[in-house]
Amino acid sequence: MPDQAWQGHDGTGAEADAGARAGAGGAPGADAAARADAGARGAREGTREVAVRVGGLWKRFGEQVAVAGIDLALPAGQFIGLVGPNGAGKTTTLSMITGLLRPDQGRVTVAGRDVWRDPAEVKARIGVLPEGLRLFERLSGRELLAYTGRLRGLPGAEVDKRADQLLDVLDLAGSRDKLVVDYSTGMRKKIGLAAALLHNPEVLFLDEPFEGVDPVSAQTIRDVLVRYTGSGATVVFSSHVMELVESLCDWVAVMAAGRIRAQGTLAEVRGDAASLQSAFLELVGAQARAAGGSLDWLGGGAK
Ligand SMILES: Nc1ncnc2c1ncn2[C@@H]1O[C@H](COP(=O)(O)OP(=O)(O)OP(=O)(O)O)[C@@H](O)[C@H]1O
Repeated sequence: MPDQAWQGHDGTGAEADAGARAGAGGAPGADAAARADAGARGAREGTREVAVRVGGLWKRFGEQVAVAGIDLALPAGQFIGLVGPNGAGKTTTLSMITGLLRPDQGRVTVAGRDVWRDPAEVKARIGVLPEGLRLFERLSGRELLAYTGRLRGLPGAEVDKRADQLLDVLDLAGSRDKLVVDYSTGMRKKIGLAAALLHNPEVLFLDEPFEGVDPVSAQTIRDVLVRYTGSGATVVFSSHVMELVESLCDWVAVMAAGRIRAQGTLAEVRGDAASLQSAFLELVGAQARAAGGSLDWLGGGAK
């Protein structure tokens, strides 16, 4: 494996804080509320560095409230999962945190800097793999990284070195000269990840990074991210795949209907539940729908 000494930093810039609070809003049930309280207590007791702080964040699209006044305090140097059902507000939240979508109300700081007052400073310190990633399709993978590196102000020789290492580690070296338009879904995620990592950000935001990615590529991405957080960096990613979040994350925030239902370490959010999946279902108030009654026409070959 090539030398990747550049891919480490000390996570400086994160503000000191007493850690994450339990989520605002909603009444997720007694057990879930107790879990949320436990999370808040645990967080207050320890002193943690906060990589991302969100206060009173709102976003409406017409009548639709996408994000309803959320508070988050995401600890630095951790693998953080933002989980929630479809339409929970995860993408909207990540877009506001990364400076892609202006909030109606509220404040976001990343690495101690205000995202909306100091956007250039924040953008220099973060990497983003957004949903529906748009890439320069007529560049090759290698050219895309060279261009990204120049935009980030990195010296050419350093860009070349990092790009070659990233292409190698992400198993894209054989496709380096292929146009991005001809990349598969998984390859697009990986080249997007490479572009997001190229400038060695303090905090990396990934919206559904494993969606459409085969198990081998998923493992490759995981290895790169685990190595990256191991050096003190922070990863925040959204997902609805609980098993994945459970196996990867140190810290979890559960979102539903625009509100944070719980946040804390994986153990705090899971509580006594058998798995994160069960805790999640309880927190978001989902009921397993009985298959009787409706859909009684489905199956059995009858017309
Ligand atoms: N540009 C937009 N215009 C109107 N409504 C929007 C827009 N973007 C998001 N919404 C609405 O806001 C709510 C939250 O959407 P968001 O995409 O943030 O959810 P999500 O948790 O990322 O969902 P998923 O897991 O399905 O990607 C949804 O009801 C969605 O329809």
